[in-house]
Amino acid sequence: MVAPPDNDVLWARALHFSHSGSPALTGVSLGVREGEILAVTGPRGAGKTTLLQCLSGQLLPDRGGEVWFNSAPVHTMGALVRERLRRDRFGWIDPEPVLVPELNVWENTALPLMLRGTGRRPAKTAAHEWLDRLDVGQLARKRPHTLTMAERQRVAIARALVHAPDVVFADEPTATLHRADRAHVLRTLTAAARSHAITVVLATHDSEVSALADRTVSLLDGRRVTTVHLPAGPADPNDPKDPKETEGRAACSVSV
Ligand SMILES: Nc1ncnc2c1ncn2[C@@H]1O[C@H](COP(=O)(O)OP(=O)(O)OP(=O)(O)O)[C@@H](O)[C@H]1O
Repeated sequence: MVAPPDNDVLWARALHFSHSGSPALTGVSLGVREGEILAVTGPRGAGKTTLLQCLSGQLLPDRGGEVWFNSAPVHTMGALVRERLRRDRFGWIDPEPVLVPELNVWENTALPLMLRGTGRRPAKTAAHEWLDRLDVGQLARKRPHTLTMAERQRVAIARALVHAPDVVFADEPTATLHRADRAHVLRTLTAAARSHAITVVLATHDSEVSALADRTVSLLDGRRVTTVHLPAGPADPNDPKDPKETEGRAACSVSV
């Protein structure tokens, strides 16, 4: 086992993973530098979510693949140690915000702090600070079901950042939002991460989203590829806006 370069906060080598025998990652290696915003792009089913799950220690890679976080081998850690690592050092943002319906907005936001033993008062103060930064401070006492999807996603982002994690994994964080909300939410996330030197690994198949990143890694069929952009244009003349078709074209890539 060779330790990763010092300036990579995350480093992965030869990641393979199959879901019930069906391959999702087939030999992906990459490094993530401290403080960078790295976009992981690719069409549906390319392996983006599986890659984020392996990098964050939710899944263990098959066939001897390695994941290192700050020079610690995540792939050899037991389940409890990985759980603690995720709780204390990582944040996670899902495509659809998953909030606890019985808790109000600030309690939802403060959860990562309270889970690791921070007192209610300091946890509440930190939650309020992050909610203000994400422009949803006025909603602190509301229940999740009274919020719009965009508001809920801001709360989920505040929750992912509240404990000042080293790395935030964002899996299609704007997938369920309208275009205007998408840009705003994303700019807020990237600005907040940059101002606090938090590394972000952002899975997306939206080129506008990846434009906000420092660097992009593209996946196709579970492998890293170099993307070749083909001229836009629908193949199906009856459906010029077919999103699947647009996505398919954007995905035409050359394997490296
Ligand atoms: N829990 C699962 N069980 C079985 N197959 C799965 C599971 N999760 C993912 N897969 C399969 O693994 C492959 C990679 O999926 P993954 O979700 O990692 O890709 P993705 O790029 O994130 O796709 P999307 O943009 O649709 O989220 C796909 O073929 C998918 O169908």
